Amino acid sequence: MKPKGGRLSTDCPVEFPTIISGFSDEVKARKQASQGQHLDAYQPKSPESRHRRQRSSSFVNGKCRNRDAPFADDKNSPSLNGQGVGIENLPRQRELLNAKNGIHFTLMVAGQSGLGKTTFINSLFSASLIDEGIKEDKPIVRYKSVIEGDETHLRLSVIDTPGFGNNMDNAFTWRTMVNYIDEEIRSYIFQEEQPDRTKMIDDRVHCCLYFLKPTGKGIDTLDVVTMKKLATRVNLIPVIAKADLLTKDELRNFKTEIREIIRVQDISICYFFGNHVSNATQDIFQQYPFSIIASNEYVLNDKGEKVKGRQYKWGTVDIENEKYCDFKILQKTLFDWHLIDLVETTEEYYEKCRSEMLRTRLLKARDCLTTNSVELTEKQKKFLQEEMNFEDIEENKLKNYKCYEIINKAIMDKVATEWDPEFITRQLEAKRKFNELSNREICKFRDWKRSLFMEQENFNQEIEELNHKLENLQLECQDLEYKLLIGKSANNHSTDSATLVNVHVKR
Ligand SMILES: Nc1nc2c(ncn2[C@@H]2O[C@H](COP(=O)(O)OP(=O)(O)OP(=O)(O)O)[C@@H](O)[C@H]2O)c(=O)[nH]1
Repeated sequence: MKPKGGRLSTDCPVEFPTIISGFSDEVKARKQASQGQHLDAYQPKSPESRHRRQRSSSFVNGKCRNRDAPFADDKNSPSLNGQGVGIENLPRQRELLNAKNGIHFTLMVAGQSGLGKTTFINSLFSASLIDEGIKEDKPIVRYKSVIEGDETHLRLSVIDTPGFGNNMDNAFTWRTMVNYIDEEIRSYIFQEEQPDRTKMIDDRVHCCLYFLKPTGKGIDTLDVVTMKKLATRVNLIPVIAKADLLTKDELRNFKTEIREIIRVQDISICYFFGNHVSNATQDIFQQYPFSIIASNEYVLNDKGEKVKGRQYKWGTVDIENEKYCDFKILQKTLFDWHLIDLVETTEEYYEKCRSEMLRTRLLKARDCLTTNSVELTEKQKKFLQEEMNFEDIEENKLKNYKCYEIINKAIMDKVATEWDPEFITRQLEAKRKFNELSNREICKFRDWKRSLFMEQENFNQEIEELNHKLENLQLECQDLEYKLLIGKSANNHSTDSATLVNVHVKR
């Protein structure tokens, strides 16, 4: 198999991996079978592994089958012109179709910065899928490549989340990832509504590996919150990063502790698997959290063999050794056993999201008639008012599509932003700050008004006192004038009695 794609380095020091090891085993075995060797050569031995092989076969067989070979091996099956045409061939035809179309698989790696996500991805695919030297300065980066098999291809996307949890305030750091996953679903729904669907881009995330710090003691709140949010949107698988930093006992206890935290916090692992692929869930549940050691270097082990591993002062670690590292088992879980399960269960989740979103769009259209939150033309208003039945949506049949056109992606993006918890919290925070500020100003204003009143009161009192003083002075003046008049009349001996009476009346 050869990887194709801009970011895969061609000077990879090793032969391209058995990334889908079951896949390549099976290719080999099929080839041997076609050359006359027995197919049992690659049959898994235990019933459990046989089950796994069967689960992955829809992808694997399809890709490995020689298309020229007749389908029905069973002599009793109905045939036409000697070729098998019975319905028992339908599953194989489906496999061929799958093989022809290839599979698109998107894997997200999340977790706090520096836990070895990049190193793990590059060791998982034995190629420099993510350039460790030149990391893009974005919270989410998608790396795409195509892995080609003999008769099929796997379009692989890896989503890296560099620098996660590096902010001072990480309250909403998880939102970037959750937004990204939701947006890919939303974007796919709208692409499906386009007339030309040949160029659709499918970036929906099928699985998320969540890297946990190898502390040996609990999980950070940030990790718990983020895993909770991710688990309802994507098949989540927790892994303990840098497991070489823990001893055997520490690792065992840490695994138990993580399982307990995840149970108490009600975080669903591979939530979409539900019951209908219970065996697959068991596979993952028996192993999780996978403890991994990652490395892109080759070292010599005790036997002098070249293995992918890490070199320490005291010796070496082979990351593919299942005795102390779950790297290999995780690789098999993802690609050999449950690739199809991960893709199909995400498809089911997508269908639920799709129908939920269409319902939301219809309800939004109904609200627009009363709230005017979306600008509608008169024609659109008339259509919504007269032709749509919002009580029984099913009744509208194809008319619903006209409604979906009115409430388009731009409007739904706006709705998504308005529902965004970060947006809501920030809005509440802004409102709280505004209220605080206005309350403070109102208090200031009240104090100022009170002090003005008091000053006014003082002034009034002063004015009253001055008036009082003025009145007293006036009386004193009148007294003096009266005394002056009396003095004058006594001197003249010709007192005019009428004048005297008048003066008395005035007083
Ligand atoms: N001891 C040990 N070190 C590891 C392991 N995996 C990676 N490292 C080292 O950890 C360091 C950080 O690794 P990266 O792969 O860059 O970590 P990252 O999670 O991608 O970091 P960000 O991109 O910042 O999010 C490197 O020096 C790696 O060599 C491991 O399993 N064990």
